[in-house]
Amino acid sequence: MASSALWPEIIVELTFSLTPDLMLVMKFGGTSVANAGAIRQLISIVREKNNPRMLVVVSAMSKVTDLLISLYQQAAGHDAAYLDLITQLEAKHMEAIEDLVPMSQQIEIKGRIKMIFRELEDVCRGIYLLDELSDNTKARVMAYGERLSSAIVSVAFQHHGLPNTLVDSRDYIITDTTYLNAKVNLKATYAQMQDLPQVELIVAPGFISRSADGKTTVLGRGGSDYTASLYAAALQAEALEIWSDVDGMYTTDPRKAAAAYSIEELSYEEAMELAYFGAKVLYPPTIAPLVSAKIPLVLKNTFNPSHKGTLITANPAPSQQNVKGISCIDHIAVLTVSGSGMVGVPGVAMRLFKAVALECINIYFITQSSSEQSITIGLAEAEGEKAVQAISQEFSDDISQGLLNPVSLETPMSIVALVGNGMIQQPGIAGKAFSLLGDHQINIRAIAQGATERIISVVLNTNDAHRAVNLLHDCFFVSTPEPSAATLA
Ligand SMILES: Nc1ncnc2c1ncn2[C@@H]1O[C@H](COP(=O)(O)OP(=O)(O)O)[C@@H](O)[C@H]1O
Ligand SMILES: N[C@@H](CC(=O)OP(=O)(O)O)C(=O)O
Repeated sequence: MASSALWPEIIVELTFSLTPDLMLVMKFGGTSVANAGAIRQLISIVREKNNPRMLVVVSAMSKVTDLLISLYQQAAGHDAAYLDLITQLEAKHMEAIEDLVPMSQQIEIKGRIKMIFRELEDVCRGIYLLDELSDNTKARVMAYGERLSSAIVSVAFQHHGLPNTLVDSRDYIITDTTYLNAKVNLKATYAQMQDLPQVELIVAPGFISRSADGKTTVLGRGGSDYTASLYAAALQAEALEIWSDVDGMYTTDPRKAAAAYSIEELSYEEAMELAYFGAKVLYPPTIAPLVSAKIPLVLKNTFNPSHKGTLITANPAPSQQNVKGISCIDHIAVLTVSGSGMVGVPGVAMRLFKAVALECINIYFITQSSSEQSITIGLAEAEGEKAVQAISQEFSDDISQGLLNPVSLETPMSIVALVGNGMIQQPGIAGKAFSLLGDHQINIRAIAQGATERIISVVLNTNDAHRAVNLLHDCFFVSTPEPSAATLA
C-alpha cells in the first residue's frame, strides 16, 4: 500500500494517464522569435517537452508590429518610402528562413512568404492610392506579422524533427468589429476551437482574429498572450506557458529597478492587477479564460529556460511578502470635474461616466473629494482631449452658469500600484508608502484603493515615477534599503 506521501504523485500519474490527450499550450512572444537564433532556442524548448499534444502560439518577430504600423502610416501619408520598408521587412524574414531551413528546402516557404509580401504590397498600394486608412485596414496590415512568423516557425519545426500543422487563428477566434482591440465572442470561439486538428503539434499565430463578417481584427497590442489563453481554455489544457525574455513576473519592471527579482508564485488576481497597471510581460485579458478553466499559467524565460519562472494559480503558496509587486503605467491623464454646483446634486457622476462611456474611453481610476466638490478620473493620455470635449459638452450649461469650473486635464501623469493579497487586512502599508514618497518630496496627485484592498495606486507626475518606483521597491523588497543610485537620481 503506497504511503500517503506518495498519493499525490500516484493521483497525478493516474489523472494524466486517464486523460492522455492533455494539451500543453505555449506562447512565445516577439523577443522569442526575434531572429533565427531565438527561434532555434524556441525549438529546443518545445522539443524537450514530452506532452502528447502541444499548441504553440507565436507573436510577430520583435518590432515587426511597430514596423507594420509605420508602414501603413507612411502609405497613408503618401510617403513612397513605404516600399523600402516592405523590402526591409521581406529581407528580415527571408534571412531567418535561410538561417533555419536547408537551402534545398527553402523554395516552398520562400514562395509562400513572397506571396504574403506581395499581398501586403497590394494592400499598402491601396492605402497609398485611395488615401484610405480605416481601423479595418490597420488591423489587416498589423496581422501580417504573426502570419509571417507562424509560417516560418512551422517550417523550422518541420526541419528540426517536429512535424506540425499550421493553423490560422482567424479561423478560430471570432470577435466584434472593434478592429484594433477586438472583443472576443467566447462562445463562438470555443465552439470553433473544437474543430482544431487532432495532431501532436499545432502552430498558431497570436494577436489575430476575425469578425463575424469575415474581416481581420486584432486583440490589442500584446494580445498574443490572450490568444494563447483562449486556446488553453477551449482545449482544457493542463497548463499555459508564456515565454518572453525575463524570468517571469518580477517585483517590478526590471528595466526600471535593477533590484527587481522574479516572483515565485502569484494568484490570478495579483497577476491581473500587476499586468493591468503596467507589467508588460503579461497582457491583462489573458487571465480571465484561465480562471474559469482553473488552468495554471507559468511565465518563463526563453533565454534562461532552466529558471522556474513565475507560477500563477488560484491558490499560490503563502508568502511573507504583503506587497507582491509594484507596477507603473505611464502616459496617463488626470481629468477633474469640480465646482460648488456639484455639492448635493445627484447624477453628476452618472452624467460624467455616461459621457465617457459613449466615447468608449477606458477609465483607470476614479476618486471623489469628500466634500463632493470634485470628481477626478484617470485615463490614457491619448484620450484626454476627447474626454474633455465630451464632458464639457455634457456639462456646458453648468459651466456657462458658473456652477462648474471648466474641465481640467493634467498630463503627463503616471500610476504606481502596490499589489499583494497580503495587503488585505494589513494596516499601515498605505501610510508607509505615502509617507515615504512625501519624505522624498514626491507629490501624490490622487490615491485609489481597489475595493479588494489587494491594490493601492497613487497618481503622480511622470517625472517622479521612476524615483517613486525605486523608493517603494527599496522599501518593500530590498532587505537593507540603501537607496539605489536610480532612487537618488
Ligand atoms: N513586473 C514585470 N515583470 C517582468 N517583466 C516586466 C515587468 N514589467 C514590465 N516588464 C517588461 O516586460 C518585458 C517582457 O514583455 P514583452 O516585451 O511583451 O515580451 P515578449 O515580446 O517576449 O512577449 C520585459 O522585458 C520587461 O522589461
Ligand atoms: N505582435 C503583437 C502581439 C503581441 O502580443 O506581441 P508580443 O508577444 O511580442 O508582446 C504586438 O506587438 O502587440
